[in-house]
Amino acid sequence: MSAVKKIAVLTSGGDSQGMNAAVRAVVRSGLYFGLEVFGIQRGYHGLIHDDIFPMDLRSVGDIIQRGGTILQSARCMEFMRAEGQQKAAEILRERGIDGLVVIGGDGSYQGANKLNKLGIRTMGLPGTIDNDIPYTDFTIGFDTAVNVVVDAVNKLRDTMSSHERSSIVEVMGRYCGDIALHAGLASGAETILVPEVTYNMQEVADRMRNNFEKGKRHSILLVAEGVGRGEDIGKLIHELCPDYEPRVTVLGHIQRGGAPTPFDRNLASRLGDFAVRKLIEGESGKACGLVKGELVLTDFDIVVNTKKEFNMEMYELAQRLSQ
Ligand SMILES: Nc1ncnc2c1ncn2[C@@H]1O[C@H](COP(=O)(O)OP(=O)(O)O)[C@@H](O)[C@H]1O
Ligand SMILES: O=P(O)(O)OC[C@H]1O[C@](O)(COP(=O)(O)O)[C@@H](O)[C@@H]1O
Ligand SMILES: [Mg+2]
Repeated sequence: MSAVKKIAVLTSGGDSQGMNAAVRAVVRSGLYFGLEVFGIQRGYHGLIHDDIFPMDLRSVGDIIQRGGTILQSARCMEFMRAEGQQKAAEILRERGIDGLVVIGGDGSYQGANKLNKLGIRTMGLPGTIDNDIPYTDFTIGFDTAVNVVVDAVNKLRDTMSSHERSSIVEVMGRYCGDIALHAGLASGAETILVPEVTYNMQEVADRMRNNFEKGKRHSILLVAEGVGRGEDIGKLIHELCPDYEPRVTVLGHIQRGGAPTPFDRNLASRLGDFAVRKLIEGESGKACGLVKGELVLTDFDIVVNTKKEFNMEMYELAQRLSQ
């Protein structure tokens, strides 16, 4: 006997590659297990404005390979307030929707937790490129974003080497340094600046310049946006070493686009199906994650009050290997 009969799915916050694969998994698994499944357009904004429609098997065809989200996404200020959250819960009740899957990042989880406390059975899937959600090793979209960064750094290396220049590459991640860390190790960046690790600007500048004295033909510095703007870091380095002028590239929203990698598609598919099965079993108020290869559920209350641990071992390895 299923604890839910009608479920809905929405995507919220910054979109991420693989959100479509997650929507597909929720819809197809829900229908497979005999539930009615609804899509909510534009995240919490669409929920508050009753922009809700039934989804069938074909409505999620041809999307597993696409970036973005067919449900579209939004950052909704109205939902930040208690009245907005109550309105959302009432709309779901009026429609007889007894289960909700929220695909989004840490902010979306805060909202999902509030809906859950208003009596709506809610599950969260980690959809964000930032990888800033604890109790899952990876978020949906992170792997694709890292691939985008590595591809860009490969291209920058070509031209930087020809001119014996150095490059500063600013990447996303909000307050989390994971995109910079993983892309930095994978692309052999000489310096990685992340908000989780303090640094001395003079040492950074010396390290960048010394790379050329050591015989390198280029030098790459990856800076997570949580540290500051690449442009400002570039100016500071130039002030400290006037004979030296790095070029700055801001990758921006390119990191959120493109076809999701197989890793992100499979992560999204597994988590989407898991969320549906757990709703059917009567679970609620939980975030779905993948930890050491195992699917896990963790209370929203714990997830939203925990900061994701930074992988210092990996950071030190990147430093050792980029000498
Ligand atoms: N503390 C909160 N309480 C209720 N809803 C929230 C809260 N924080 C964020 N939200 C909702 O979730 C949406 C997405 O959050 P945001 O932080 O922008 O993106 P993400 O979920 O990707 O981290 C917000 O626009 C808002 O509607
Ligand atoms: O798309 P916007 O509104 O410009 O926001 C940019 C922010 O969104 C992100 O790309 C994704 O963040 P969220 O998943 O928390 O929404 C961040 O890395 C970045 O800081
Ligand atoms: Mg976020």
